[in-house]
Amino acid sequence: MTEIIDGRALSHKIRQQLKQRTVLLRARGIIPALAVILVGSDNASQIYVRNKHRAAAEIGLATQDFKFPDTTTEEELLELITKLNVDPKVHGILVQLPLPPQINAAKITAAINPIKDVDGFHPLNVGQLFLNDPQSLPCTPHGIMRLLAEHQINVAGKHVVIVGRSNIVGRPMAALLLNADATVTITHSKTSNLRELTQQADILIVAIGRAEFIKKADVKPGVVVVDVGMNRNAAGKLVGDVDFTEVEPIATAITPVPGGVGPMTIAMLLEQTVRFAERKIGG
Ligand SMILES: Nc1nc(=O)c2c([nH]1)NC[C@@H]1CN(c3ccc(C(=O)N[C@@H](CCC(=O)O)C(=O)O)cc3)C=[N+]21
Ligand SMILES: [Mg+2]
Repeated sequence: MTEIIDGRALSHKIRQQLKQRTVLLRARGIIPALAVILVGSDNASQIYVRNKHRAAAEIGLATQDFKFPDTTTEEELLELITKLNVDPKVHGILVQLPLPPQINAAKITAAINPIKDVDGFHPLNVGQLFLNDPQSLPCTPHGIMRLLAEHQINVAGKHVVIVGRSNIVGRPMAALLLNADATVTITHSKTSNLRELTQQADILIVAIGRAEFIKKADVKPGVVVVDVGMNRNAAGKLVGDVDFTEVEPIATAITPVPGGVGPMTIAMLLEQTVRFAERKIGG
């Protein structure tokens, strides 16, 4: 029997714990707060914004929304970030990606105060993660590590193959796994012998953004599969980067879409914001 890795259940459990931590914070006069900057109207970003606001409200975490049109300039965003960086009421800042083409995303990310960088995307935080001294963890890879741990899937010594090399998932995922003693292969859209490599995976993590891209023939029986994809198929249904129907029967464990990685990204975002807010209590 294949184990279905339930991200909704673990996310729920984590959010219950977070609720208690926000109560303690509020008793000390601290309202944990997350500022969210959204530019334009990216689809995945809309889902993310909607779901995280609901989850934040439930646990007693305040959110401040800053919505900008597609035509916004870099200067306008930098001006807001500069203010939020020094606002003592704001513990976390998140700029939704992707940003429109006229805006230099790297410049915006680097402008965020690293101690408020809840995404862990600031170059300082990226560097510290790669040096195995993480201060802020990227939410999606962190959520995946927690899912694996919850299901007693030990990564040490295992061959983990990642499909995708984005700054948001693939690269930080590799660093986290390496820090946990996994053997890591990063593959991507230009990898020539992709199937040969995915077939070698003990654990396969897919974040390539192509609907149902990974098929039965791409994996070895007994594999553990983590699907980070969020795509709409022709019928308008939300599907992952893995063909679940084909791959599930031969896997040991697999994350569904929806209900797998997505809810964990949100749980980790909330947890990190709460941790940042707690940090302000006398060090
Ligand atoms: N700075 C930044 N950080 C991000 O982490 C980031 C981002 N920008 N931009 C957009 C993507 C996308 N993303 C999602 C997270 C959770 C769900 C999610 O809640 N998914 C649920 C629900 C799906 C549904 O409601 O239909 C699930 O998979 O079960 C979706 C999408 C974070 N991203
Ligand atoms: Mg999911």
